[in-house]
Amino acid sequence: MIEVSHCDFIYNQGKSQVKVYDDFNLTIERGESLVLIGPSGCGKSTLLYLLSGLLKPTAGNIKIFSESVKGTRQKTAFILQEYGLFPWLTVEQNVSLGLRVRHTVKRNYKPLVEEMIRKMGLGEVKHNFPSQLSGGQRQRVALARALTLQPDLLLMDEPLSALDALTRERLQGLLLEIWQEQRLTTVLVTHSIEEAVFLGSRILVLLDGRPTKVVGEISNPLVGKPGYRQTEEFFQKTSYVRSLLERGGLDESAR
Ligand SMILES: Nc1ncnc2c1ncn2[C@@H]1O[C@H](COP(=O)(O)OP(=O)(O)OP(=O)(O)O)[C@@H](O)[C@H]1O
Repeated sequence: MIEVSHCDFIYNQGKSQVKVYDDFNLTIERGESLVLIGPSGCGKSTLLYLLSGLLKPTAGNIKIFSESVKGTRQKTAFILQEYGLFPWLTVEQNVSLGLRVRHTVKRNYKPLVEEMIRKMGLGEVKHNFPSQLSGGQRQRVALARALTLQPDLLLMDEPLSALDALTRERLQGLLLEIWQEQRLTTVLVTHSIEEAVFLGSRILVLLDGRPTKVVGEISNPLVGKPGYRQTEEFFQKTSYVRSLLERGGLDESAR
């Protein structure tokens, strides 16, 4: 289980301060696919950074599978908004980078890299550089690199936002497959309501209240079922998330 307990988080901006979280609490079960959705600036990325250990809560505590987060951890993979690929490395080198950086892997890591490249359908472009790839291919490289590290927690910040609709749907399918196959715990940030309902076993709707507020928590047990996108349940969940986001935009007196 992942536990965010009584967390405050403040960004210091010169003399002013931005309090993003105040006494924030959240638990995520192992194997859950949690999606965070909410208006721009409401604190979604900040929460991912806190979970990754790249940012430290100003107060409170975060535990990942019973261990307090003291910094980055090996089993947490984080896919950033801009893919985080190195432009001077080929696809193959980018995918194997994490393994090479972590000296923990003494054995030959090439077969694992090869397998991941094949799984992500990148075989034909493995000697290309990121600038020679489409957005969808870049995203698959970022995923392949994250997954070669065999994480138990995968954090993703709007991983599919730059893609065209069909590529995006294909990669949503791929993410779902990975999540189901590996029973990974994932936390994904998106601005797309459909994507949230398609990928989240639970959806957290956040609102920029300074500090951030949770305005809805929706469990979505049918996620991953074949044909889910075409069901009445899917339609109802997307409508509900939309209504929460819309209501969030009104002030209290208008509710
Ligand atoms: N380094 C920083 N210094 C000061 N304030 C920051 C910093 N990073 C983010 N903020 C502020 O903290 C708040 C939360 O930002 P965050 O990036 O977590 O929001 P978000 O929900 O992920 O937004 P988006 O959907 O646009 O990516 C925003 O008001 C933002 O302006």
